[in-house]
Amino acid sequence: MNIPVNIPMNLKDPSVLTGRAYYDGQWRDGDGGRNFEVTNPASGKVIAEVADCSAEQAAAAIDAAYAAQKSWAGLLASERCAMVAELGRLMVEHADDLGAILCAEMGKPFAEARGEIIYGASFLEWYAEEGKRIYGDTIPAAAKGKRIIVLKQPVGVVASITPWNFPNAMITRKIAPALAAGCTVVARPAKLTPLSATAIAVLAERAGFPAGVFNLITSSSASSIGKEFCSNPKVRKLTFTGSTEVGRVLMRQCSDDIKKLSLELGGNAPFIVFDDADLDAAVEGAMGSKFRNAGQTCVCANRIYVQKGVYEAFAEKMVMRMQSLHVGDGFQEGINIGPLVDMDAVEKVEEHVNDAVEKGAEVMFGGFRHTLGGSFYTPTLLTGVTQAMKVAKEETFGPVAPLFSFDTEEEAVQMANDTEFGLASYFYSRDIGRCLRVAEALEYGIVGVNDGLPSTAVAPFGGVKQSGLGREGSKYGIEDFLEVKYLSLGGI
Ligand SMILES: NC(=O)C1=CN([C@@H]2O[C@H](COP(=O)(O)OP(=O)(O)OC[C@H]3O[C@@H](n4cnc5c(N)ncnc54)[C@H](OP(=O)(O)O)[C@@H]3O)[C@@H](O)[C@H]2O)C=CC1
Ligand SMILES: O=C(O)[C@H](O)CS(=O)(=O)O
Repeated sequence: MNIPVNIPMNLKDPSVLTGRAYYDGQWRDGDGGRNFEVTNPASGKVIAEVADCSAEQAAAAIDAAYAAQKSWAGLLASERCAMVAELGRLMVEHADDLGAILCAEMGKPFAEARGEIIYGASFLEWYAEEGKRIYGDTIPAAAKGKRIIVLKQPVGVVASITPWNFPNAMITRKIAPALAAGCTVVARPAKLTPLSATAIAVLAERAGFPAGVFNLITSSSASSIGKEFCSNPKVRKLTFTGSTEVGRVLMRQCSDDIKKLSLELGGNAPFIVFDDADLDAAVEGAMGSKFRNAGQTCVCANRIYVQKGVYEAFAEKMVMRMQSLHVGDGFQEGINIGPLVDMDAVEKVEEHVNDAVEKGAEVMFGGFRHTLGGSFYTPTLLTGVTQAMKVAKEETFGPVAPLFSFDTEEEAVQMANDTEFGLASYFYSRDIGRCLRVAEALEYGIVGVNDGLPSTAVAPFGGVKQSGLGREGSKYGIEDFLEVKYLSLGGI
């Protein structure tokens, strides 16, 4: 491995790792030997120096992907999928080391980081099978002497841009269907979390992917690499996961040559608790959805709406459960809330809490930076929250649970839909009629019905409105990496 297989678990005096880029089957330094630093959010210590690639190097990686794509697509699906499966197997085999690397660069508590590795591998396992079932059609012709055959062929070279909050799974959720379908990939991870991506490249090389099939560009300059990805005509598809504002920039940049796009963008998930809900189940669902990754996921419950008859009971149960949230360094036993990724994240959380309190909300739990300092923030419960507060309109991306109250089902659905986002939503009820009415009325790509943790490789993850385009996971996720072509055969 180009980065040590095992990271010093205590990170107290890390030997600075070296991360390099990987394209055309070679490990590469940044242009001119330039590197950028990676720090551990818990300690603030530099843990790695990583190749800082230029746009020219991104172009070279795209050339390599383009040169390799036709032969990669020409393999049998079973041959491609065997390598996709092997990468998934290697990830599971190295889950402890990969989890440590992820915890070290992003701060996610080790157990949760290791869980992400298993989740990331599940996409490779899933598409190692789906890739063998890319079926076409025959269609009864509309004229005598003709036949119609529908083919599905890989899009070609795919560029991938991913965020820091799931630095393993957001990459595999893209490269698994792309590679299985016969595309080749150039991937750029976030500058905060390049090490997990580097480890994927190391294991991809071990899994036997030919040179140029999977390429990794590490860089501190998102925009210059992004512009190359968006403007280079050899790239036929851009797949992006991140904020809506950046997704909008990339969509504009890809419009010149009409690239195919998949956009997994921001969210503002409502979590509705009706008075007929199993309250204990609703509390467990809210805890899982809200505090996973310290609230730094695009599908976290961002607004919690509780019907008036159960509001006090729900709030009290939440306070009780939040006692079990322990903040600290993710490498320490028993820690389930790690540091936020950086100080910008802390400032945004603080802005939302202060705004809510200034407008009349009350703090029932937490509400301040943790005594550990740095980017640690105390899990927080707010009551008396209203739609006029920032937490109602913006994604907090931190461990803050704002409780809103409502009277009627119609009011809850109206408030839940009152956003430009449409990724994930949740509600708890034991009334089957209500469950069907509310599930159909919510304007979201994902609806958790009595389920706070719906994410899985077997389902089509994605949003509507300004939460994005396309789906990742499930049988639907591979379609985004295929072109549909039909043959019209005459003279028969
Ligand atoms: N729908 C989904 O599945 C997910 C959505 N998100 C959303 O992303 C946000 C948080 O993640 P965050 O990483 O901060 O999001 P950003 O959109 O800031 O960054 C996402 C990725 O895009 C890169 N990037 C930023 N600006 C540009 C640019 N101009 N051109 C090309 N690439 C660029 C970033 O690079 P760098 O970091 O190096 O600057 C990063 O790799 C939240 O809004 C969250 O909801 C996050 C995860 C999943
Ligand atoms: O980055 C994210 O927020 C992920 O999409 C969350 S999930 O896929 O793990 O639910």
